[in-house]
Amino acid sequence: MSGRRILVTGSSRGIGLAIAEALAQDGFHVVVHGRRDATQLQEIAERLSSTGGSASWLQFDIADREAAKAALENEIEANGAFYGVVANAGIARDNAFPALTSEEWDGVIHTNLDSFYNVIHPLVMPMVRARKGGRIVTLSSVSGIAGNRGQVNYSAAKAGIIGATKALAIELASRNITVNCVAPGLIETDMIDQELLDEAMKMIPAKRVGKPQEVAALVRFLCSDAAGYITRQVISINGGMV
Ligand SMILES: NC(=O)c1ccc[n+]([C@@H]2O[C@H](COP(=O)([O-])OP(=O)(O)OC[C@H]3O[C@@H](n4cnc5c(N)ncnc54)[C@H](O)[C@@H]3O)[C@@H](O)[C@H]2O)c1
Ligand SMILES: CC(C)C1=CC=C(C(=O)O)[C@@H](O)[C@H]1O
Repeated sequence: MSGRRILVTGSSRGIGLAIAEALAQDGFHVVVHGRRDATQLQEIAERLSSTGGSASWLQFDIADREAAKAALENEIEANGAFYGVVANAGIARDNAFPALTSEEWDGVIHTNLDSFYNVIHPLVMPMVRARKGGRIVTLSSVSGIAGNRGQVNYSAAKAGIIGATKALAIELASRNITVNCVAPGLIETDMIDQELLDEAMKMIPAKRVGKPQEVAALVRFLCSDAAGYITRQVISINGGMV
């Protein structure tokens, strides 16, 4: 397997899938990733490969530290260091804070914040040792920047991602590995339901939700050679919300 390999976590659907499609068009070998449906991941990788790109797939739960470490170390042993990772996978479990259960708190923190360590830590030293530079892009949210009603767990995790991204960017800057965070507002995916859409529309100056492809275009740029001097940044894409 040759060329630059980029892992896109949570690329079975939504924003992650759009990112995987865009990076494959740019000539990266994309490692498609998800938690459950191996057949679906294989189909996506085959589709990307048969439409001029190059792709393979990996399956593991990003909240499971040991599973992530084992899967990523095996992949690196077989195919070498990654050039980059887009840490996209995430979940929301919304509830007003007084009603928020410990499962809703833990689930969101483990999946959205602990996964920063679980996924990125096994990748970093092989990237450094490869001495080829690299790209790390994380996904936060307008909720991580401004906070959002009913999302105390989600806002906490997404704010944590911003701090972790900025700190890691400082550590890796001299290695030509850029580390940036993309913070979308409301994007039209399976994560969003109609009730949320109606309520949210009042807060969006652009008066529309974003498209996964619009987020993918930003990530694609951050992964390109042209973005080599952009690091430690949080870039919002939210129709003017904050
Ligand atoms: N949709 C939005 O409005 C919006 C806004 C801001 C930020 N985001 C963030 O963007 C990212 C993608 O969101 P989306 O709307 O495309 O979500 P989505 O629900 O459509 O897709 C999420 C993906 O993550 C994967 N995933 C979830 N939990 C996982 C786990 N434990 N292990 C492995 N894979 C797991 C799913 O399989 C899926 O592929 C998330 O981090 C989300 O928080 C989304
Ligand atoms: C502020 C509100 C419209 C909103 C922003 C971001 C989200 C996300 O998934 O990151 C949504 O859940 C939504 O609450």
